[in-house]
Amino acid sequence: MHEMQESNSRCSCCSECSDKECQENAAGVVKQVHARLRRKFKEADGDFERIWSEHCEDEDTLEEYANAMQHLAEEHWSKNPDDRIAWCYQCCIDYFFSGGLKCALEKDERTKQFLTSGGANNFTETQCSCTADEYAAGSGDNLSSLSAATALYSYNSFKLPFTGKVRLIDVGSCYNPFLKYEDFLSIGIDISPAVESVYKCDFLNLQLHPPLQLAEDTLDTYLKNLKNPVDELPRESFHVVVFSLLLSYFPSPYQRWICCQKAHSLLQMNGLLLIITPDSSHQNKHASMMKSWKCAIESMGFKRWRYIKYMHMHFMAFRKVSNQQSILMSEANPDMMYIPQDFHDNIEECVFNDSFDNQSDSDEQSVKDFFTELPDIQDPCDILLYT
Ligand SMILES: C[S@@+](CC[C@H](N)C(=O)[O-])C[C@H]1O[C@@H](n2cnc3c(N)ncnc32)[C@H](O)[C@@H]1O
Repeated sequence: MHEMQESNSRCSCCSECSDKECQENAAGVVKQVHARLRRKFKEADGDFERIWSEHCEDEDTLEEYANAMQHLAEEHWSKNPDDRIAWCYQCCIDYFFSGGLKCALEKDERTKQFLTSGGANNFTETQCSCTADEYAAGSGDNLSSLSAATALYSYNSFKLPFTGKVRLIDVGSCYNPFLKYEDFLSIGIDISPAVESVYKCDFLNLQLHPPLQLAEDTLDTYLKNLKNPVDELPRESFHVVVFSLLLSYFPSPYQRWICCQKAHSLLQMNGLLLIITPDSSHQNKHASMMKSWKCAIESMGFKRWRYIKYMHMHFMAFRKVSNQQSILMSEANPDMMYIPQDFHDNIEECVFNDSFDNQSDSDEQSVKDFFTELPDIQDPCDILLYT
């Protein structure tokens, strides 16, 4: 795919192709692949497996898609206001290293006490009294005393305070954007990797094995030595699973549902599932869709920890809170993982059109605000809810 010249107005591959045209071409490739796959599913008359395996075998199309997606992300979205990779990174730091998980566990404990002690009368808001600043910084008297208390806890195989690297699997990684973070042991998988460091793997058909009974560093070594392609992985091996722009790639709600269930199996208890999904409309327009996803995903044994809608995307973090499906499961079903494109053929995927390099000063300010502003919350353990 085209490399950009310094002027940023022309691609280096040809003198006729402008920056804008180059982006439009790449976006066109991506949107066409999505649209074609959706159309084939609609015409498939139920034979979804055949359509999916034909799609995975179409190497030329997948390679073209991988190059286009990498190009869009690395060249045209470099000042992306909804910087999904930075958001995921910050989420993990807040959760594992700056008190997020600890606060969530304290909150669970208070809820349990509240439920067993039989009433709202005994429950006050004073128990989690760290401020938002202390929470974000991982400091403050309240947090250090909480830290001492939680240092004794062991949750499955990871303990607080968290040490070592965060084991993260990026599903649909394409160009391995998390590799640059030293805090992570990052495994990227994709049906069509754009770079060598990403393993070839179809997550929908990934086989799951019983969990390995290994020490943390031995598990790290095991994951660092995976063989390419990856066809199988042990359950409960990861602290974080990332689905960045993955779920909307799939033409059916059932595939999105299966992916979330697999993520649940791969995560250790208290691990995080991070989901970023595109939506350029006003934040309330698809609020009911996001509610539906929340309900479906929580039914699998997750609890939503953080949520924000920004200009082009929804960002969600779910914490694995149970090995079992919740009682809600009886009411949840795969259709709840719907997206607007499931019902309407002509919906524009605007996120692939917009040039984030040409944003105005006020857009740039919103980008900064996105990473620096916390909502005015009393309890910093609460999820960020902007809708
Ligand atoms: C829209 S791209 C997103 C790329 C990257 N995660 C990002 O945020 O820029 C979706 C990616 O998911 C990959 N993908 C789709 N289905 C997959 C599957 N079943 N298993 C693994 N990767 C898959 C595609 O090949 C593609 O690279």
